[in-house]
Amino acid sequence: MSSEDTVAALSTPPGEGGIGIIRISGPKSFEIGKKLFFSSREITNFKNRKLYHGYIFDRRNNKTLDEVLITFMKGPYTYTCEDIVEIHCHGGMIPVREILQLIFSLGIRPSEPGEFTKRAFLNGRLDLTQAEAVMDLISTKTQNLKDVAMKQISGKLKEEISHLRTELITVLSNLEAKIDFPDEEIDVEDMSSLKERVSYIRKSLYELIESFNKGKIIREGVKTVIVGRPNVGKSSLLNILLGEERAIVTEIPGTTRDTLEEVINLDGIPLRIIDTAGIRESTDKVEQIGVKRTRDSMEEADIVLVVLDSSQELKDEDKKILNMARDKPSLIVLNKADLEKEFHEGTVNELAPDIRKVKVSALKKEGIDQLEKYISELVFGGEVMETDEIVITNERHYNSLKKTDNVLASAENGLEAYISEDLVSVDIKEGLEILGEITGESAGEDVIDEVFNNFCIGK
Ligand SMILES: Nc1nc2c(c(=O)[nH]1)N(C=O)[C@@H](CNc1ccc(C(=O)N[C@@H](CCC(=O)O)C(=O)O)cc1)CN2
Ligand SMILES: Nc1nc2c(ncn2[C@@H]2O[C@H](COP(=O)(O)OP(=O)(O)OP(=O)(O)O)[C@@H](O)[C@H]2O)c(=O)[nH]1
Ligand SMILES: [K+]
Repeated sequence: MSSEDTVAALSTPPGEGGIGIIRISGPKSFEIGKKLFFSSREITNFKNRKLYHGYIFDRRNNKTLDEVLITFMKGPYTYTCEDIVEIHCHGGMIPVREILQLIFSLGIRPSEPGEFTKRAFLNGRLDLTQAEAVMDLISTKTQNLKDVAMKQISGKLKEEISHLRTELITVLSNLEAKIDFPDEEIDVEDMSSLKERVSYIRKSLYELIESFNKGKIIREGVKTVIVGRPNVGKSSLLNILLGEERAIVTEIPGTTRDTLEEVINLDGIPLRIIDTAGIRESTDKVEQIGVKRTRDSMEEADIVLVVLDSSQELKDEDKKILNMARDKPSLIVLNKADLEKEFHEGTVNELAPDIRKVKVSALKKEGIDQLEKYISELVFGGEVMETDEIVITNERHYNSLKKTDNVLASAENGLEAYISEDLVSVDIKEGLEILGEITGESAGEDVIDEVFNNFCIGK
């Protein structure tokens, strides 16, 4: 791909829509735009970013293709940093296709997926973290990931990485001064103060790395299983959690194609509910199998909702399930709270003293808000998202941060042990390099392609 050429694509979703926006970016875009467009009034000079009304006209067969609005945006102050023309046409398959074909007939090529944003990156307007956030912003189905993406687009993560790199460069230049002028009286920091600096950098790295626990949940969701012996109300509870008022999220990246998995959006957290509906055998003989299956599904889970029927005595099977849940982040859902209680809460407290209990009635839809609040707290440990907090949600960033921390651990040891400046500076340089892969400053073509290949056409 070269930015010498001019590209075009539909930037709105294909199909039937109020309007469709075709973007043309590159040096020939203005020339092409002017060739296609016929204004409804006399225009001597198109003003920058003004929206003009008129028609797209195909000179090859003297046909008016569509009535449109058009705008000319002069680079470098545009999305791609290049000259851009946007044609706002009618959003139907045929008008869009006709106009695009006309554009392509004039020597413009279709843009690759993500190419507009890739051009913005190559021209230095966005770094990789910002470009990746644009992708998240478009593709996410949950509020939390969208909020993180907006922060990232604004450059929060980019700035943090750049800050850490600056710190590393300070350490490196001190080491290099020591290497270059070993015998001279120069003003360089001693090894222990450099070690302090590296420790400080690692502290910041640690926070970023830790934030991925949350970030992974924000992106991929939490595997949740609802367990309990037959008839306690698992299906009823699932149905309520799936309630129509909540958007059902599908196609979360990384979601295994498990047909029994449903994803619901709970306060911006995707809960991937693994339905244990399979554990529905009810004869005595298969109770054993039921317990085993429950154990298996629990193993996969990030969190467990144990449902008990509080209108009945606690049964052996309940106790077994409770026992298994002790090793997992869990909640105990005391269902059927609308019925007369036959149930010994004290026993539950003894069996599972550390697990929070919540009384609900799946039938009467009572206690569900409380349950949802507890689920959020269980998932995020009661933390709320701070507005200025940086959350790493991207596995690529996470892996690079971990690698950086590894080499800096080695640098820190080296500084501690007063080993040669040379060896330490090799680590520091490597750290700089890896951090640069996150922002793209030192990312190879393969990394860059990998990032943009996931984009959609027209972005
Ligand atoms: N019609 C339309 N709507 C759109 C976009 C677009 O390209 N076209 N966007 C894109 O997909 C998004 C908006 N993002 C944009 C980001 C930067 C610039 C831009 O021109 N930036 C320049 C100048 C900023 C300024 O005026 O100060 C720059 O950063 O240099 C434009 C759009 C969403 N809406
Ligand atoms: N009174 C009352 N009945 C409930 C409540 N929740 C569920 N039930 C009833 O309990 C019965 C079993 O509910 P389900 O949701 O099918 O229970 P389950 O745990 O999925 O059952 P299995 O599929 O057999 O494992 C149904 O008749 C429900 O209507 C509740 O909160 N109160
Ligand atoms: K059921």
